[in-house]
Amino acid sequence: MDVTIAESAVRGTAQAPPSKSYTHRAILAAGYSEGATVHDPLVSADTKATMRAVEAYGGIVDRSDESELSVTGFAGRPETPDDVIDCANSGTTTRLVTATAALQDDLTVLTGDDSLRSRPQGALLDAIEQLDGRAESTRDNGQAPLVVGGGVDGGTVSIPGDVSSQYITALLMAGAVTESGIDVELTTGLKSSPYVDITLEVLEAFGVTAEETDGGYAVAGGQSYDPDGSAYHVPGDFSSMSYLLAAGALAADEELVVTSAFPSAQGDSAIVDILESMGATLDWNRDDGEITVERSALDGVEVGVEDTPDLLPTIAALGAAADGVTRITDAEHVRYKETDRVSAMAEELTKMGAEVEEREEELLVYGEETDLRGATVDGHDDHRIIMSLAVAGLVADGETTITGAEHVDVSFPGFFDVLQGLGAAVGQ
Ligand SMILES: O=C(O)C1=C[C@@H](OP(=O)(O)O)[C@@H](O)[C@H](O)C1
Ligand SMILES: C=C(OP(=O)(O)O)C(=O)O
Repeated sequence: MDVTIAESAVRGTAQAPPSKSYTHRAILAAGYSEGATVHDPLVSADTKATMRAVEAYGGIVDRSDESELSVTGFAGRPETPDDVIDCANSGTTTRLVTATAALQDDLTVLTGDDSLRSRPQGALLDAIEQLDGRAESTRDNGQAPLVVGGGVDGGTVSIPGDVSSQYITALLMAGAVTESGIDVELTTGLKSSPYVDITLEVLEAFGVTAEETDGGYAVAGGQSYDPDGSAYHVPGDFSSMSYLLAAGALAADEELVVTSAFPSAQGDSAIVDILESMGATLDWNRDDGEITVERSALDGVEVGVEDTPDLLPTIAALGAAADGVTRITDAEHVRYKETDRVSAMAEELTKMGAEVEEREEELLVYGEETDLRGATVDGHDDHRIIMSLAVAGLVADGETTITGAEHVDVSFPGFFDVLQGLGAAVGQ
């Protein structure tokens, strides 16, 4: 599906969608439990993949009320799936469920779409083998399809932390229901570490204890998932908010207010500081969960995305509309996402007239050399690329056409309706 965006102003109030990361974890944690209700979940293409996985292991996810998923769990003992598990486009599902599969004596086959089958899983497979499980890539290239099983009952693993923090999350979530628990020793520094903080927060809410250690993380075995009060509430998603806030900072003709913005462990709430350091007029009322932003003249910024890889496309789009240089550093792991987002943003912003320089670990956007103009751009079948290009389209001269725009359903179903509701000239 192509979507067009013409240069236009935005204003008004938009509610942030629920957090994808918290929803994945809450659904799987509910699966590991006897049962739990997940309130305000994100129901999107990616989180549906996690629901399918919980059902494949013998859980039931009642979706009749999308504001409240009632999950009957498999109580720490996953059944043998009847079929392969289709993780679609979701890296989180693939990684987290790979560790669930390792608990089973029998084998699970996990696969997904073209993008998913090109993403790195090797270090997680290796970790499962260190735990005497069976974990193979059918093509022997460290990528899905994966075949995983072997009845892992705990132990110690060494694993790099610079490819994906989701490996750590996966091992901690599964480790709690093993016999002896799992000690994770990191062989490199950890990238995307706030996502492990999210995991620890959700585990705690489900009555599971895991902790950071000197060299990594550890979870004791023999624990039961048991949510406090049998219900879990998902907070708003700051990665999704980043597009709305960026739209406001670039194109609001009156205030733009984003609601459901309560503080949580999400590293991507850094978008607030990043916008402020670019010169945006912004106010975050943490008690009311409201962020108000006004159109502001933005300056370039230097920002490391070690902890916040999903913000790179948003920052790049902001940089293209700002004055001066925007330098996004520590970005190597951003190349392992749904697409290589460093390259994808460089390629597509260039089509819109931006001066961009791609380095191995960095993306530089020369705002002062840039005159954004509408163009036909490729969304790379990647939700974050699509939403960031839409934001750039609001301030580009003329009309921007984004191809494959339906993929926003991975994390922000209805994104273009929300943008249109704020006054943007969107053609769907
Ligand atoms: O655990 C999670 O929910 C996520 C972790 C991050 O991935 P990496 O840890 O692979 O960087 C992030 O990019 C992804 O969107 C969601
Ligand atoms: C990288 C992302 O998610 P995942 O790893 O779950 O595919 C994302 O949402 O940007």
